[in-house]
Amino acid sequence: MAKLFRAVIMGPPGSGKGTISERIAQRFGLTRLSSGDFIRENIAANTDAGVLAKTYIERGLLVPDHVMTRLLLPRLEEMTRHSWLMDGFPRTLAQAEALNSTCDLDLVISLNIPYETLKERLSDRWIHPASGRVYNMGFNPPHVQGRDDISGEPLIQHDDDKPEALVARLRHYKDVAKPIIDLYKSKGILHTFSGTETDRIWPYINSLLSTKIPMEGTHRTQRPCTRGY
Ligand SMILES: Nc1nc2c(ncn2[C@@H]2O[C@H](COP(=O)(O)OP(=O)(O)OP(=O)(O)O)[C@@H](O)[C@H]2O)c(=O)[nH]1
Ligand SMILES: Nc1ccn([C@@H]2O[C@H](COP(=O)(O)O)[C@@H](O)[C@H]2O)c(=O)n1
Repeated sequence: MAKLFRAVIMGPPGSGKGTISERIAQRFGLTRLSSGDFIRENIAANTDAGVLAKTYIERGLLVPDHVMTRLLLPRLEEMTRHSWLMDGFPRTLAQAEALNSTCDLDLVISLNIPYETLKERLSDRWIHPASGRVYNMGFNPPHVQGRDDISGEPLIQHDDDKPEALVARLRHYKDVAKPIIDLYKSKGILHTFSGTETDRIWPYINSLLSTKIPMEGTHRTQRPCTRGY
């Protein structure tokens, strides 16, 4: 069985996690796991967890750790034979510790993007709510302004993408992310990338992953994700 590879991508709001994780998934054939997409699926399916999560998201709050953990870790159990990249989880130290008790991570990508760049990107971000597909008027505009390329449905902007909301979101991210970054740094698996343009950061991420993600045929035992919570 080919060696499995599991990674997490972290960064402040608007840093390009979704954009870069899509590129990684396509380039390396990893399964992209988006905690946000998974929450949206549960909200659309009106599950208990989805209904509960929605009450927090509507207020611009992080979904509580126990709800996120209950949502995601059983999903990871289904992925024991797959290599994956997780976007959006963990977002707190408790989530990182729950993940750590369940899966061995091979690598963590941390994006370090300046505040002004985040502000500019988020002010130009448009989202198709049902799918989570993301556009940017300056970077990757939709074919038809205001419309999702696939469904043709209207695009929206999140209230918390507005500049006045970003300062608080960024401060909160820095507070909750620091212990997670310290944890992964102490484990020797953290790789930080700084810059203002995804297209300039991408070659470095691509180069790193090309050395870390095994080619088909190499073998290593891998502790599968188990119900450690
Ligand atoms: N101008 C510009 N926009 C970019 C670049 N990279 C990504 N974007 C856009 O910036 C916005 C944020 O990118 P995302 O990939 O959604 O960032 P994220 O880290 O997943 O954001 P959150 O979901 O808020 O955590 C989107 O509209 C992207 O299309 C870039 O290099 N330049
Ligand atoms: N660990 C997490 C992940 C996500 N959320 C909430 O979901 C929203 C959408 O997530 P995206 O990754 O698609 O931005 C996010 O804004 C949070 O409200 C969370 O609480 N905890």
